[in-house]
Amino acid sequence: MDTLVRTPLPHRPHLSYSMPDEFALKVSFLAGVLFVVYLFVSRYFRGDPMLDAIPTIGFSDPILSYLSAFQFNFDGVRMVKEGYEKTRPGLFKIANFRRWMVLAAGSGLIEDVRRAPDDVLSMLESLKESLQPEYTLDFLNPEDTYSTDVMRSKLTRDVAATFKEVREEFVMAMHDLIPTRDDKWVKVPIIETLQRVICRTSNRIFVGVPLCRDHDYQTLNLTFAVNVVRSALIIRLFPKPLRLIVSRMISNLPSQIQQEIEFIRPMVEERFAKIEEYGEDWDDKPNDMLMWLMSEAKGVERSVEGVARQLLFVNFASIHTTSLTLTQVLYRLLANPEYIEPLREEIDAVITEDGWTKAGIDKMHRIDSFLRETQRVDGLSLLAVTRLALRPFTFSNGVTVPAGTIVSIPASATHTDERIYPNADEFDGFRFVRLRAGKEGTVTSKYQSVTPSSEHLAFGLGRHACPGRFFAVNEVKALFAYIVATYDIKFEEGKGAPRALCIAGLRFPGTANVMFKTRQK
Ligand code: HEM
Repeated sequence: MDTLVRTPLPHRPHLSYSMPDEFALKVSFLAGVLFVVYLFVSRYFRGDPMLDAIPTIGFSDPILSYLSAFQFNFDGVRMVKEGYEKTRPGLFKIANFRRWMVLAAGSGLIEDVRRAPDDVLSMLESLKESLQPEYTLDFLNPEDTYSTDVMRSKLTRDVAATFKEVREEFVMAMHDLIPTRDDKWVKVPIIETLQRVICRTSNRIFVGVPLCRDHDYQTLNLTFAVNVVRSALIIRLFPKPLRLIVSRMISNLPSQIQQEIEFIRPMVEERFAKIEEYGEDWDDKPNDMLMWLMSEAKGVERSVEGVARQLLFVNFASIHTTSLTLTQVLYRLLANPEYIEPLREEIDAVITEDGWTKAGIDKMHRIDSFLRETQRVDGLSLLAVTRLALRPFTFSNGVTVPAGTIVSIPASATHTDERIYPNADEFDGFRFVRLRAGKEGTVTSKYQSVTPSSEHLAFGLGRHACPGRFFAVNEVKALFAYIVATYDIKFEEGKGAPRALCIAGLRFPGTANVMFKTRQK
């Protein structure tokens, strides 16, 4: 008989993670009505002739363009593809509810976006608009981006040094959550399970043992990320002066931040005491994200409260992105089981020679290619390198967009361009193995999963390209290889890969149960 594995519910009664849904819905409905009226009036009187020359997908009319903004939320893949095919190399625009988005198709224009300085095309300002961090993440010093610097430096530098812990943790997490034995299939709700595995494994490097294994701590970090996105969606419907009060009414984010503070307080206080006593170095000094953040924190950030917020942000940026990517990779494998044997061949050969090491994972070119190909066809975002123009910006084709425009790159359409990827609509798991082999002796890093390019934008591009990608790619590849080497896996009888859900420019894998059994050699 199949056993259904459920991830246990949080067991600490004093921790509450639910959103005030009904109230939030009412408030957001009212806000929505007011906001739509405001937008209709303001956009009607504020056309921008600079943008008129850029072709529109959907309606150009200021009022009707709201229909297109609405349509983009569920028909984004097709709209982006249409614009791309009609204009490449060129620019096209799609309305969103606040602004026009101008999308740059073709490598020359993508290069313009990549090279634009932050004070002209700003990532921070576009993130501020979408995530409303002053009300959701509530950083003590919003100007200080030291956690991103830590990801770029220490987290990346130590991927090899921390590999042993990463592997130890995911082996234990998989064993705990997927208890296969006696040649029986175990049914696993895959998204929830991989979220737990990734949260626990990543936090082994973020905060160490035992906190990474604490179910409530994991739940807090998993739900915080979802709450930030949901709250930001509501908060941004309101005019600025009302946002603080609205954010306090609709979200439990402040109490979640407080819970994170309490989770890490004992560790942080103990470590600060050690710094006081021994300076920056002592025997057994922990080598984890928490320690790195504490070492870099300055001013108000150098406190339990400051570090806790940064830790929540690190989890926010890393856990869902990584676990959803791994889910997509598994779905692609299950939908194309002919890849299982060639992948096992590679994994078994590498492990025999190098064991489970970072150097071994680096030699798994088929695994790497499979991941990069999955990100090409299933990338989590339809757009990449989304920026807000703070000043008028002129592309190399002479077209200028005004301040206040969103500028972005149509990633999903670029990834399915036949001129770049022959048979682009087909999943070809070893596409990048061949490209790497074909270019032996030249720069082959171009086709590796960690390398962003104007043709592969899953991690963005340029100076803001994902700083966690070296960590994430290593983690996904190692876990994927481990799953393929350790288990037989399949979808439930009679079921195939679930349809992905594309909403508001994002792509989420559908939910499914996956069957696991210890590999029969
Ligand atoms: C497979 C997993 C991941 C994917 C697909 C992903 C994707 C991305 C993308 C597309 C961007 C935007 C880049 C841009 O706009 O130019 C980004 C930025 C970022 N990512 Fe990731 N990411 C992943 C994992 C991680 C992890 C594990 C961390 C942290 C440990 C992380 C931390 C960040 C941060 C902090 C930024 C903002 C960078 C900045 O402000 O300059 N990400 N990521």
